[in-house]
Amino acid sequence: MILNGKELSEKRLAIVKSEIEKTDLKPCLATVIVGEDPASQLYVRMKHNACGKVGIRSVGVELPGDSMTEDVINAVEKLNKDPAVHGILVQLPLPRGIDTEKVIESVIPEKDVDGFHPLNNGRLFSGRPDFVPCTPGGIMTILREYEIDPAGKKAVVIGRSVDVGRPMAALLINADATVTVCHSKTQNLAEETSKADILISAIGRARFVGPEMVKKGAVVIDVGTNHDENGKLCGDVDFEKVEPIASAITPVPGGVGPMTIATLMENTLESARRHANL
Ligand SMILES: Nc1nc2c(c(=O)[nH]1)N[C@@H](CN(C=O)c1ccc(C(=O)N[C@@H](CCC(=O)O)C(=O)O)cc1)CN2
Repeated sequence: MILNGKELSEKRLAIVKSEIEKTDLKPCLATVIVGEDPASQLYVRMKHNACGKVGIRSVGVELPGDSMTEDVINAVEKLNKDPAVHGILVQLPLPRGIDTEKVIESVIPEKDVDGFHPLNNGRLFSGRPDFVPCTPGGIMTILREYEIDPAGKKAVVIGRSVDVGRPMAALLINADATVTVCHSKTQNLAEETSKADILISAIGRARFVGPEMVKKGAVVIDVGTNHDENGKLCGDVDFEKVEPIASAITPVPGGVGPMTIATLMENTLESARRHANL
């Protein structure tokens, strides 16, 4: 079965739109982008487009690539103070030289719709999640909507990044899965991944996960957005070879990526609701 993130994201966006139409809410998302990385520009554009589709106002702050950490923090602080702005996100990665952690910590947790602030991280890891990072949050929505219950299953996450691997592991633990996190120092990676009932790859290496790494009947979730040697967009998973042995699998494009954006819209609506005490 193909887990169709594109279709599901459209369904979720339609719900956000109709929820907004039912209220007087005027949700607003602010994005901050530093420099001219084409992928980051594309993702920010996609976020503004999604806002337009669902009726969320969006404002974009663009800073030059040679900005200092303090310049980015100053921009974030202005948005923190603006009562019309409900969600703030700083597009990652930031150019080298900028202290990403300091910037993330400068977003007030109430507007942290990316769920990256240490307070929101701590809440997630203590089993009381608030704003959850959009990619892992979107993956949990895929699992829920396709009635794949992680409880009691063995889940393996490849990658321990702060924005995907770690929060993904925490969400799966909260959903009662038995979770293993693999990374660059993991020994016998294929031995670990082949035990997974749910395998989530977030390492950013084109078609790295082959059929020898996947148990028959596993659910395979591909977070990778890579380009192969011919410049073709592809995931971490060798889709053609793994799809026949998986019970369910997300494609790239059209899997996890669109759900990242849909979850961001949901988080922004939720923030606006709280602001209005709804
Ligand atoms: N502040 C943040 N920065 C980054 C995040 C994030 O959640 N918050 N995640 C990623 C990038 N990202 C969103 O920002 C993102 C990546 C991919 C997609 C997506 O829909 N991809 C499409 C393919 C698009 C293409 O043609 O390249 C797909 O998979 O179908 C959405 C969002 C890092 N930075």
